[in-house]
Amino acid sequence: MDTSANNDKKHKRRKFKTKKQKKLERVNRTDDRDTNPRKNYSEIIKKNENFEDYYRNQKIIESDEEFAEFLKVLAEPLPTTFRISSFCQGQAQRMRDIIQSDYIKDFQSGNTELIDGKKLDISPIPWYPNKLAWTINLTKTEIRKSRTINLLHKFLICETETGDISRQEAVSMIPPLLLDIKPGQAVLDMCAAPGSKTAQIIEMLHQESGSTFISGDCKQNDVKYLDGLVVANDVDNRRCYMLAHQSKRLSSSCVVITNHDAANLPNFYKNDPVKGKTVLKFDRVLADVLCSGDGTFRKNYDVWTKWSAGNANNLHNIQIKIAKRGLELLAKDGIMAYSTCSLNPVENEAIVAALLNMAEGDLELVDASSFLPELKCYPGIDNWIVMDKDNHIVASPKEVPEKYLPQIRKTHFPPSNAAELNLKYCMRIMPHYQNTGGFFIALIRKKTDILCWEKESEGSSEKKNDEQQTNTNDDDNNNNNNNNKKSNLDKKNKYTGFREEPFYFLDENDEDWIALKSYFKFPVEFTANQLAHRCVQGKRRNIYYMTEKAADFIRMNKDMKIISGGVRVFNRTDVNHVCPYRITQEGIPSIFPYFIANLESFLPNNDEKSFTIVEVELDFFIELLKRQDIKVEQLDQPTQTMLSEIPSGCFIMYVRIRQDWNSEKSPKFILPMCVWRGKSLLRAYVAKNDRSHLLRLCGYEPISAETTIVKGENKRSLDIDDDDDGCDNQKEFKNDDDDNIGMEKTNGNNQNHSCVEKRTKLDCHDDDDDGDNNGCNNKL
Ligand SMILES: C[S@@+](CC[C@H](N)C(=O)[O-])C[C@H]1O[C@@H](n2cnc3c(N)ncnc32)[C@H](O)[C@@H]1O
Repeated sequence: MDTSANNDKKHKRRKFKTKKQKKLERVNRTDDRDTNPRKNYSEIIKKNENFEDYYRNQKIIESDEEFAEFLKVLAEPLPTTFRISSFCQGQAQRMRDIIQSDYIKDFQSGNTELIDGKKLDISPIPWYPNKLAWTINLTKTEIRKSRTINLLHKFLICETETGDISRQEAVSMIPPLLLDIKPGQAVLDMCAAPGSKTAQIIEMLHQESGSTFISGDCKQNDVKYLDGLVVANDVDNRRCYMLAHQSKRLSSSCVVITNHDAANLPNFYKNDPVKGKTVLKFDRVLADVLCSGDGTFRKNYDVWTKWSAGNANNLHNIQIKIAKRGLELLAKDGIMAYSTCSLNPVENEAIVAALLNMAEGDLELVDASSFLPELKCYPGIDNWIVMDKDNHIVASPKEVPEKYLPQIRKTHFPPSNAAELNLKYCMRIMPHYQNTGGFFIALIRKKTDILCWEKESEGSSEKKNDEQQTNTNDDDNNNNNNNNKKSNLDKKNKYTGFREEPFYFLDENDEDWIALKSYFKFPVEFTANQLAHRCVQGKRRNIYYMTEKAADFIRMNKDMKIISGGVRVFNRTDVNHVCPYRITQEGIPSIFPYFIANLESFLPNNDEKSFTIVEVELDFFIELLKRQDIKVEQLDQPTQTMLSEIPSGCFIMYVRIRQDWNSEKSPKFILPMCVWRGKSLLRAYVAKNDRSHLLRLCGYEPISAETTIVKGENKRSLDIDDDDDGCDNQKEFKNDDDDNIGMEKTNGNNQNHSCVEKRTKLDCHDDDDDGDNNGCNNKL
């Protein structure tokens, strides 16, 4: 072998070894942190002289007493907060009532036990609308340990898994609320993982179509079909799968998850009915950027030791780039929220001021102070000081020490016109105000179609068709790398951690579509081009549904790295049946509005082998949920007769539930479930936690159903859903779902049977096999 080839090989081996070593080191570091995350908690000294010095100098808090209070609260652990999902207002109201009446009534009425010397306090977050977000004055660990709120804990875990509760830090709930997202809008979430704000955005887009479930008596014209789009993006491929988990939990057809560097997002396209292919601009953009995270001291205790003024200085440039690109992708009159979980003006007001000045009047700050009247916050500041990594004040751009020149730029400093920029409209959430983390938000409105800097670099937006995968922490000048280098990078990055199959859309002639259309009797509004699969060869297992906007986005932006999109609505059945697919429970919220105006045409009819929808008595609905499987022969005669008219295969069974359980006159909402009718068996095709959720809404408390949940996999999901600022505490995530990620897997119908305990209101027959009236089927 020639020596140069030998050297080459050696070199490669050496390179590989170094990489391997580096990886090992990284894994060891991560392992240490992950397996022992709390080992040093009590030892951590929650004090950092540089931090104190830095913020004293900023004079954001003027009085010494208040500053002392600020430091005191920062050193206290963060309360636990959660949010009730508001897809369907009826369900949200029921959930809130269940929490109040079944889980916290005792604590609220003064029977509060002391936990580790603390008086238990569970209360609604005052500024969150409709009491749909709550705070518990205990940490996650205290909640886990506490026997007093054991039931509430299990409830939270179960409902988090079903997507009906989201554990989310209070301050993190603010940006989507201020963005005031309306159904039908297109929203870009630039740095979205792990996705707590994305979840809120999704819920806001769903609100109208969710209301369809409320009356259940609507006419065709009243039906609100869901449209709207959330592009949830993150640069970190692994964290994109956290996002995928989040969106699967929420069963939403309007989400597309992309894996790109937000600072260099390419232009997106849409198919305009008149103009054809046009650039897609978003109605709302959320730039919840990476940051130094000193607002998270109360939960990320390692930030105390790692804090340095240099961290924020280093992030300033990438934060500007991401926000700038976000504004370019925003539509005229659209609003972008720029937010960080940092209190540092260099990452906050300095960024906003730089953007406003760059835009030369094309942007304006929105005064959102009245949007959430109960929310207490500081106004943004228009004067701040810059310090270098060694905590030395740098008085002006001219005085930046040479070694910090690449790090500290002119935009780090307050501009001379700072007082004219209305920076007071920015919102600083201070931890000691309402017992939260620290946070910063600015709402920026775009007044023109194209921003002045885009006009200057003529055609620059068009040039961004191809993503520029440059090192985003680099100096601006580095963006002008030579083309060869860039195209190599493009190729390399294109495949790093990205192995997803593209989506293939159905069309009118597709044989699966023909079968689906004839079996499910879809109205004209339901079209083939919103259905897609990801199967290159062989039989498709899953078919996904997307809103028009989401489907259009995927079709028109084929070069994007798309991790997942839409919701799985049909799953291939292995039985020989007139329609090869069954509807999925998670698909029902998307599909049901297409049936709702015409429910009577789906009534059981033995002559027609087509899809059936039946309203049933609450008792029967509950019984099936409790047992999951019921032998038809065990049912009473009228029910058997009704079932005999339903063809074998899947159908939807639904009940109408009062929003207010205690009021006969309360409006009702529809609660549908997917059921399989076999020859002799009836089966609820609903996963375990979803069954618990449905039972709760029906007035049953499935207590023992959750006793096993803290063990095993489901515990993981609670951790994932917990708010994560993404600053330094990335969590391990293994995607084992059969969602629309990657090559399709067979659908493991993972429905472990569980016992349910009858707790309230309903009179139910004891006709299950074990005869003990607890709905526990020992056979499974
Ligand atoms: C503060 S976290 C976002 C939290 C998220 N918005 C939420 O509410 O769950 C910041 C995220 O930005 C991502 N990120 C960092 N640099 C990025 C970049 N250049 N482009 C896109 N995402 C980036 C990180 O991976 C991290 O997930």
